[in-house]
Amino acid sequence: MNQAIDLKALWNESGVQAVLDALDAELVGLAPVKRRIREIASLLVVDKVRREFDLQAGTPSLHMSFTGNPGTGKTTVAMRMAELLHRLGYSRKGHLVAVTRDDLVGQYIGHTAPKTKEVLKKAMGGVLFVDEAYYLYKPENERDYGQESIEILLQVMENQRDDLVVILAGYKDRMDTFFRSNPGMSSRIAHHIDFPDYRDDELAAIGELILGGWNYRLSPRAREVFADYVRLRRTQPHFANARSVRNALDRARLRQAHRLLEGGAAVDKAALQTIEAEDILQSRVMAAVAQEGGR
Ligand SMILES: Nc1ncnc2c1ncn2[C@@H]1O[C@H](COP(=O)(O)OP(=O)(O)OP(=O)(O)O)[C@@H](O)[C@H]1O
Repeated sequence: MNQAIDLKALWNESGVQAVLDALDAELVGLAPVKRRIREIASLLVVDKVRREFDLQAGTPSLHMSFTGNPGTGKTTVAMRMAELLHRLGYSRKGHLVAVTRDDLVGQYIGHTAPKTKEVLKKAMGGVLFVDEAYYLYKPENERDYGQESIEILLQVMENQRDDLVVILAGYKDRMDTFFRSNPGMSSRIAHHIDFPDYRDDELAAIGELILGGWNYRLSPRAREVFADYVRLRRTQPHFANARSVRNALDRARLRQAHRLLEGGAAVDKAALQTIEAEDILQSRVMAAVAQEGGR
């Protein structure tokens, strides 16, 4: 083949742009992550065209690591990645199988290989997402069965990379240690993508996005209170970025319902949609501050 190919047209036809647009609309911030995903998509589109020109380079290596704190969007991006690979013909099914150590490693001798293979069978043709992947490797225990699972994963990542993409996810520092101790794994990962913590304004915007998706909105005063909430929540234990925001709003929704019912008055559409400041102020996070302020 020798005629020129319109890459942009191909890009548009492939439906990749739709996935990237969805990623943009669904996720606030994460500009560097979105840029990397776009780059990977470009590579795959160009790779497809190169094949049409007989410029073989082997299937690009697509195994990835997603590092970042909890609730920074790793699972959500992995799902979009699976969809993207499917649209571009790099994944037969485009599904995502999310697992942790317990799904891969058995408790007794002889249980790990069948468990890991069962998971791999389910994930074939799609993406295997291993959350907190470093728990697979426990150097303090010489006979830990995790090692067996790692070896099977490594084999499949090498030999069946046309039919399975593996994404290893977890905290950055622990993942770095894991890769240092498992150079075989590290060398099979082509793309390392880091998910930064969200800033306060991003978390507030994430909150509004989540609420909008549920057909709720914050009253102007609630918006101010929610900004305070986000700032405080970050300093408290078990903070999990966007997940903490989602959970907080789930509870605000509960309090709003309770308030509306207790109020006893008839409710209109606006009242049903609106989260008021008091629905957030009653949170434990805010109560702790109120107490401190009173001391
Ligand atoms: N940038 C964002 N904009 C809007 N919503 C977000 C964003 N990041 C995460 N979320 C939402 O927060 C929740 C947690 O995100 P997700 O599960 O993708 O995070 P994670 O990094 O995989 O966390 P974990 O590793 O703890 O499972 C999801 O409901 C997701 O939709």
